[in-house]
Amino acid sequence: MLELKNVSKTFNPGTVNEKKALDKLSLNLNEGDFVTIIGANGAGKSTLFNAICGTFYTDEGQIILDGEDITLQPDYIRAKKIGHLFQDPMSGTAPGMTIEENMALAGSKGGWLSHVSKKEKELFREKLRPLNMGLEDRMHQPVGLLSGGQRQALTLVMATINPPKLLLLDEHTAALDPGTAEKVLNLTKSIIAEHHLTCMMITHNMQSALELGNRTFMMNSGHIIFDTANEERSKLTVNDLLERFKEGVGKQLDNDRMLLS
Ligand SMILES: Nc1ncnc2c1ncn2[C@@H]1O[C@H](COP(=O)(O)OP(=O)(O)OP(=O)(O)O)[C@@H](O)[C@H]1O
Repeated sequence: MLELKNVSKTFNPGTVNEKKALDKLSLNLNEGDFVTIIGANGAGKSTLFNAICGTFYTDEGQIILDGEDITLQPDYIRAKKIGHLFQDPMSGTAPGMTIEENMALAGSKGGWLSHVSKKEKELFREKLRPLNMGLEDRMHQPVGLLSGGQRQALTLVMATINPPKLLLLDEHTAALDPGTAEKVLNLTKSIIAEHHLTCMMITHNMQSALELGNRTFMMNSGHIIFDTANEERSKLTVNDLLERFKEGVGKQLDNDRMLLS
């Protein structure tokens, strides 16, 4: 479903702030893979997602999504095929627009917002009902009035109204309180399972990295240094992951949030 071949990205080349964030990174995802991604601070995890979404063009390499070379495609074209959620619950929705308008925007295939049909309105309500947050009864309220957890749940529903070929989750529950984070994570799991989505999720929680999905990537210095799946992965513990990092990199993992969680 997704293939990256020798993808590299250097920020601020030729300056004192030069930073090689992706270094000839290659990966291959099968359709329906749900990959969790862990790694050191500054390993290039968010940069990998930004490269796939087209936030910037990569310096070299190729990105192929569902058989189509998207390496030079602009981000707004890729956005129709790739859902991207961030840590900040405020970033995925427009606060001044109502829930219905936000959903219409997410669900629109180039049509006009003013033409939200009765059928679409009912569909939006149906999508919100399973959240058990009462959002289906607040369709005409501005999204800015919702809590962070409600907004992140709405963002997730919006990102999957038209199921994307690829869903990228960049620590999307990290800014929520533990109870809300669990709710949004459960919602994530059920949406992924319902639509058989191919998904990559960055997390700082190593235990959930091993429990969620079917595959885990460990990143360091712009590379994937460990790729484990299925039976092999099911036998791993958090300590095995730490050991693996030390073996591969020659030093302890230095991600404070990861080690504290
Ligand atoms: N737009 C940018 N301009 C300059 N440098 C950047 C930019 N984005 C990322 N970097 C640098 O590239 C490196 C990789 O950053 P990235 O955010 O991808 O790491 P990460 O693995 O997501 O880290 P963390 O777990 O700390 O969020 C870091 O050194 C970062 O400072």
